[in-house]
Amino acid sequence: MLERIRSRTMFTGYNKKCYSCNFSPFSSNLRLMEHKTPTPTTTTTSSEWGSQAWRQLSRVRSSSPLIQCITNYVSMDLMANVLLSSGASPAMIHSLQEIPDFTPHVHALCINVGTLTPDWLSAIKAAVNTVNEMHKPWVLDPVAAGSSGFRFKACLELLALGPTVVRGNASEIIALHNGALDTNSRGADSVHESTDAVVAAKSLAQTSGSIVAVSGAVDIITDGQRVFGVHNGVPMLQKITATGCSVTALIAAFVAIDPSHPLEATTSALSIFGVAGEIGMISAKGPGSLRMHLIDSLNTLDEHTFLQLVKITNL
Ligand SMILES: Nc1ncnc2c1ncn2[C@@H]1O[C@H](COP(=O)(O)OP(=O)(O)O)[C@@H](O)[C@H]1O
Ligand SMILES: Cc1ncsc1CCOP(=O)(O)O
Ligand SMILES: [Mg+2]
Repeated sequence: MLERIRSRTMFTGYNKKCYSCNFSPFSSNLRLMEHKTPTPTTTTTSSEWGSQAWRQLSRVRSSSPLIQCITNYVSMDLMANVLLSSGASPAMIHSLQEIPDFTPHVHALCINVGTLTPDWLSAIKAAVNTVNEMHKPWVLDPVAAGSSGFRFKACLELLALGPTVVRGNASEIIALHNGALDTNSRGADSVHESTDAVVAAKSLAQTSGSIVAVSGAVDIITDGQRVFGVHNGVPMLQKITATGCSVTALIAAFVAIDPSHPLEATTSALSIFGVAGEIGMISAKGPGSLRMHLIDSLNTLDEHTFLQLVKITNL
């Protein structure tokens, strides 16, 4: 199985120098917009990207970043389990009253509008303002962004607050880019392929200053200039609710341990999740058991297996 899906590809654009810097995971002088700094172009192999992703997962496992998740009712369980099995500490704390005490201590914030209400939006904005003031990273999942005016306006307001990373499916990213409600919306599910959203993702990254990731058969990650593709995962991940929400939380954990390199951290998180899905699929009989095996795979994933399966390209 591993032999069948193993591959190696070449690509350009990764700034090797940045990654070799002596970064302290939880230093206080994090700069949210640091990915905008021009970087020299070097040639890097997919295996170097794989090694980078593995090092970042190892740092998540060893430093166990605290990730506050203000997410929807559907995803809380899977999201917390994905974070735990990856080595991070999840905290599903969303009350406005708790934010002044708790949010200053987190290493990253994961914001998800899946079951948004006006009360939750107030709490989300308070939490975002807190981490922004402290220059800590935060990640936005614009679930079903184009499905209603309230949700769409909220997503635009949150985008304006400068998320480090926005991760959505293709329909969500296209709706945000178009600046209009999606009349064909199927709620949380995408009606587009991720590759349909490359132009939208690049443009959204340029206008927002955020890293933009579009999940799908190929995960697309861009800072508005460089575009990378993660060719891992299995189609059945779409049949488990909250896998998208959960990979967004995993991105938050990776950005927490490497906030100066959100493009690389996002690519790494998506590749780790995708590979865990592929390994989980070997034992799964359907979506229910894939959910269980996905969590197990994240927990037990080893370097050798990961490096055999990871596939990241320059798009
Ligand atoms: N056709 C596919 N093949 C492989 N992996 C996929 C496919 N579709 C989605 N995934 C993976 O499933 C996870 C959730 O993505 P997606 O279903 O696009 O998000 P959402 O649930 O927000 O719509 C991601 O890790 C993505 O890479
Ligand atoms: C089905 C659903 N409805 C509101 S939030 C939610 C979960 C969406 O999760 P994901 O975007 O990861 O599929
Ligand atoms: Mg989603």
